[in-house]
Amino acid sequence: MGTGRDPVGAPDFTPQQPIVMIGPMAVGKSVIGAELARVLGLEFIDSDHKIVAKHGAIPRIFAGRGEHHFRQLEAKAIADVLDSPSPKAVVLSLGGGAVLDSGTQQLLARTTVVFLRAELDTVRERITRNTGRPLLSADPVAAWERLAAVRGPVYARLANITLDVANSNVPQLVERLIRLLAAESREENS
Ligand SMILES: Nc1ncnc2c1ncn2[C@@H]1O[C@H](COP(=O)(O)OP(=O)(O)O)[C@@H](O)[C@H]1O
Ligand SMILES: O=C(O)C1=C[C@@H](OP(=O)(O)O)[C@@H](O)[C@H](O)C1
Ligand SMILES: [Mg+2]
Repeated sequence: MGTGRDPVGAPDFTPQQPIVMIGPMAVGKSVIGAELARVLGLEFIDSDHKIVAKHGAIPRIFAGRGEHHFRQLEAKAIADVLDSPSPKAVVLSLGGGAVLDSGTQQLLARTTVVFLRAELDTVRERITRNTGRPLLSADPVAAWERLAAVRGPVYARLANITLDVANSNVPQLVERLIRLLAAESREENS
């Protein structure tokens, strides 16, 4: 068995390009991306973590400089990882709104894009506590539904792989995702 591939019976899969997690807030992009990277033995990068490390907490950025400024920091954090002739095979988790940037959309063309899809019921409990997401601060359920509906077609259009995250824990989702990634990479190479 190869090192770093611990789900029982998981296919031996070595990604050749970045794997990028997209989808609405609280579907699990950050935790599933981190676990996927750990299992595959890849570097994990989260665009929000990069922004926070350099510029401080997201609610403070929104309050002090506005959403537009946050989007500029976000596009830059993502370009730093992906804007290269042959970007490194890492796992990159984006914030839910990052895919609205046209430059980011173009950079995703050279990556494998994983859309984590969920209905409101799966995330309801996760978004109704205070989670530090400024766009969910007023009426989290209504705001989540509205943003998920508006952004849904963009996620679907950009996705190479769509994974429904309902009713499964993180290790189960990662195991399923590795099978999908391996199948996708076999198709690409055939
Ligand atoms: N499949 C899952 N089962 C249980 N809890 C989950 C699952 N996926 C994510 N979570 C939890 O939901 C919350 C949001 O996950 P997170 O990865 O931050 O989402 P995102 O990055 O998409 O906003 C976290 O507390 C995380 O531990
Ligand atoms: O959907 C959005 O616009 C946002 C999602 C957040 O990331 P997660 O999707 O990881 O929660 C974070 O980038 C910010 O609060 C804005
Ligand atoms: Mg996240």
